[in-house]
Amino acid sequence: MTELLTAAQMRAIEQAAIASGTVTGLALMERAGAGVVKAILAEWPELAEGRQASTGALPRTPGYFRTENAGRRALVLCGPGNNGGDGFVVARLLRARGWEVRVHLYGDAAKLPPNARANHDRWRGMGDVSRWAAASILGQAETMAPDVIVDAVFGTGLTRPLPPEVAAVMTALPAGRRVAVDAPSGLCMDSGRVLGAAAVCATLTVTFHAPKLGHVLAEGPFRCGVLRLVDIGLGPQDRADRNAHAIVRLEEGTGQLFKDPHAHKFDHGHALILSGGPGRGGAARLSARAALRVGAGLVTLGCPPDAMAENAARLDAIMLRQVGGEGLAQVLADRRINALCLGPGFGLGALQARHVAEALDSGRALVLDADALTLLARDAGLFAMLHADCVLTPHAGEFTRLFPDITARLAKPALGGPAFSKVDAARAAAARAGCVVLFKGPDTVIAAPSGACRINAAVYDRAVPWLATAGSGDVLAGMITGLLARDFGAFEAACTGAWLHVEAARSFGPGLIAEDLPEELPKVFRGLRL
Ligand SMILES: NC(=O)C1=CN([C@@H]2O[C@H](COP(=O)(O)OP(=O)(O)OC[C@H]3O[C@@H](n4cnc5c(N)ncnc54)[C@H](O)[C@@H]3O)[C@@H](O)[C@H]2O)[C@@H](O)CC1
Ligand SMILES: [K+]
Repeated sequence: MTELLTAAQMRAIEQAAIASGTVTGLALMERAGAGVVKAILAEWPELAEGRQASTGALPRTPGYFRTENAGRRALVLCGPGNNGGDGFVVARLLRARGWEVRVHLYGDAAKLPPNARANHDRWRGMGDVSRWAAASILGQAETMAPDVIVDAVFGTGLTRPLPPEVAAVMTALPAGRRVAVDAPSGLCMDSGRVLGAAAVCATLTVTFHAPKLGHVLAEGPFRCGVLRLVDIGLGPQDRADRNAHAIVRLEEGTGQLFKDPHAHKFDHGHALILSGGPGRGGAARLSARAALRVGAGLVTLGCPPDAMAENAARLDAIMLRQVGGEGLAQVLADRRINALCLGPGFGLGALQARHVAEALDSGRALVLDADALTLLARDAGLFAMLHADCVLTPHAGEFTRLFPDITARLAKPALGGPAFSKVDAARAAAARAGCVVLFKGPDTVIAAPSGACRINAAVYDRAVPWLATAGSGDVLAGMITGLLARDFGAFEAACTGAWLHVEAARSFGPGLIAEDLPEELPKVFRGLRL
């Protein structure tokens, strides 16, 4: 499972590898720069065309290779840290391929960290380094018409907004192939948020060893363009000494979806989905259908007496029970009902609040979505009843209602790194609620009170914009409820449900409506060879 690293974790891994003597910082930088060049040529194979120049001491006459090569040109923008060091490696390796390369440095060469300085000096044996001047860089970007512009200004070490003279360049780069080394400069790699107001919009971002949180959260995917990962030989980590809950993973895979071929339907649990009144049952029916398709043995829809006829006409495999003013006690007397879902199309009245209280009081595994989240936000007493087997599934608006102070921290302009992130927000919410919180979005974050955290990233190749459709959240709530009925723990149910939800959408493709999602699950399961 892919681990997502913070900038500090990446630094620690690098330092541990160097301290162990298995690799030098200079070797890592060389591999990083070489990886960037390889990724550029893989992304745009047409750039590989042209005559190869020999390596070694090359004349420093600008434009020397202009007539020698296929006319490939790169503008490399380097910064004051090791990201800039990677940039000097890229410049050298492109030049060695016969490219014309122009390099600009933001900062003072004498103050570069040692490895970056060493690569600066090696590059100086091949070409010039111009001092940073916004007008001349932008002018050169126009007149030179580079095939590639390399952003090696700031990487994981960015701690504050881009200086104005850097922002002036990075936000005005011409369209074309803009390659970010490790990170688009201006982006906080712990949060995916832009520090201040300016960051590069790259077409290709090449990162090293493992993706960072900022590559998948918030604005990260939109700023990175295509994301490529380069192995720089740091190897698998020994994480024994690290707090497992500090690690954020990308959600991927099947969890415990397999079913025992000898099992009975009652072995797969019984989910109860509560519905709203007449004419409002569609949302709960979607949830119920998803719970059944994801493999709950039995699913019952509970609805008010006046909605019985409507639901009876619409349901077959899903059972129907009347749940009215008499409360939930009678239904829950059936101990086989082991997972509940309240919220989709539910209603916001006193009776619904009472049903939420009864459901919480029953101690059953529980998904609270939509209207149930609004009821929780209105009533501190209800909120206080949340327990470890609950899953809250708020979208951004519901999250704000439930945790206004946490949203306020997230909404505050990010001026310093590491900026408060959606991961921080979901973790804080889960700790306060004492249950699992699934904070929706293209970067869905699932957090448990323990600090355990995963991101279900529907970005890059996994983007599913057509999932933003009415009723899709009701289906997600139902999938999670069905998995709870199948005895998944709350955290695993939320993670696996979120993953399947995106997989179903990807499998169906454009044109998807919420009804299609549960019906697509069998195909997803077949693909998983369940
Ligand atoms: N960690 C690793 O294992 C590796 C890191 N490498 C590269 O090293 C980079 C990290 O290097 P650094 O930690 O030196 O960080 P950066 O090169 O990203 O930037 C750090 C420098 O910029 C300054 N700075 C930060 N924000 C600033 C701002 N807004 N305005 C002006 N100055 C600012 C800092 O004081 C520091 O001097 C990575 O992104 C990657 O490109 C690679 O060489 C490969 C290996
Ligand atoms: K960069």
